[in-house]
Amino acid sequence: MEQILLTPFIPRFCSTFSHHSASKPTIQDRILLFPTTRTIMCSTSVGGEDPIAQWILTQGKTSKIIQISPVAGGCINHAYRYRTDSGSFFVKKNRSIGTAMFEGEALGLRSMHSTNTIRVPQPFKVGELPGGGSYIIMEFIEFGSSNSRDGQDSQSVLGRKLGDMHKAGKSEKGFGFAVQNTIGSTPQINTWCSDWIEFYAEHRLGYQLNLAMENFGDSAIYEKGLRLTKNMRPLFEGVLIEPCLLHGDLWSGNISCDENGEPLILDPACYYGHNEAEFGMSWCAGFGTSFYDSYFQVMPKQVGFHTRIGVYKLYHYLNHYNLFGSGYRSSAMSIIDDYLRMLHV
Ligand SMILES: Nc1ncnc2c1ncn2[C@@H]1O[C@H](COP(=O)(O)OP(=O)(O)OP(=O)(O)O)[C@@H](O)[C@H]1O
Repeated sequence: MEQILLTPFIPRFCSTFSHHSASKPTIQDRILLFPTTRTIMCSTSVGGEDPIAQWILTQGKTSKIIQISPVAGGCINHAYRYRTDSGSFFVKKNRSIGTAMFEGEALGLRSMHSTNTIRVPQPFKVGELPGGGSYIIMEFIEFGSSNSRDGQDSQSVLGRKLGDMHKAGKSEKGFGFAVQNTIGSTPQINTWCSDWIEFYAEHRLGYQLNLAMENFGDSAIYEKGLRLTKNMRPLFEGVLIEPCLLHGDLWSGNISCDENGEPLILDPACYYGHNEAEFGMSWCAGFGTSFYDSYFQVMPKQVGFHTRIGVYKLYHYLNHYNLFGSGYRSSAMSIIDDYLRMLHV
């Protein structure tokens, strides 16, 4: 019979443990708890209905879950570390939405992973939670410090590896992605399109402008923004635009280092797009000169890069406006106004 280790401080939602079967060990029997003030328990229920524990203990090639503890940092989902007798798994759960969001994340992670360039967590499983909601199980990565990389400039390594990913991640279907996903919690439409400017105008800026109209009745930003989308083609003249795999939400909260100091990117909103669109969140990323120098050695800088960057930031400013409110409106509006003046429209 499997031994169950319980300390006197059993969290109330773990009371099902005292009813375990004396004969055949259940999934719960194989979860050992070491409660600390930081340890919490997942929603295991009698009868082995916790699909996360079930997957870990069957497909995950482990025999015991030792501890489940929350991981701080995200806003949208609840994140956990599942420690087992053969390593850890990283799990995110969302009680209120179906599997589509995590399926989008998993496909993004898988696509980036398959470029064999920059490190990303490997996704293992997406599924539904009993009682509603969804979860994703992925590789747990122990974070480290960029100093552990033998003095090499971590920004420079990040820039090169990101460039490598953009170069390797090609699309035969044009601009878009195989599934719709989310940017923050806003839907991101990825319907394939052969023309980048059309794609970006409709599915990125246009979508956010419509939302601003719906959310705030903001006809000023809506009308001026649409004027920009209809007239922005000159900004791209003479530029070679090939679809390449983008992380899609590259800011400092989604960039880290593993134990060896290797750069790591997380929590993507992937699609195939113009590589320069990757820098739309650069106002929150802290990329320095060595980052850009290395990146441009792999993906050469094209004429007008600095003139176009505002168009790419605009998408994310509009998304922040839609998600977090009026604090971001003036940044979005001033980008639009600057372009309308520059383009004389
Ligand atoms: N594979 C992983 N291994 C270990 N820790 C991770 C892993 N992925 C993410 N983390 C950590 O968990 C935290 C939460 O994850 P994440 O940011 O993906 O959550 P989220 O709620 O989906 O995100 P957000 O609200 O930022 O969109 C991150 O800040 C990071 O510190």
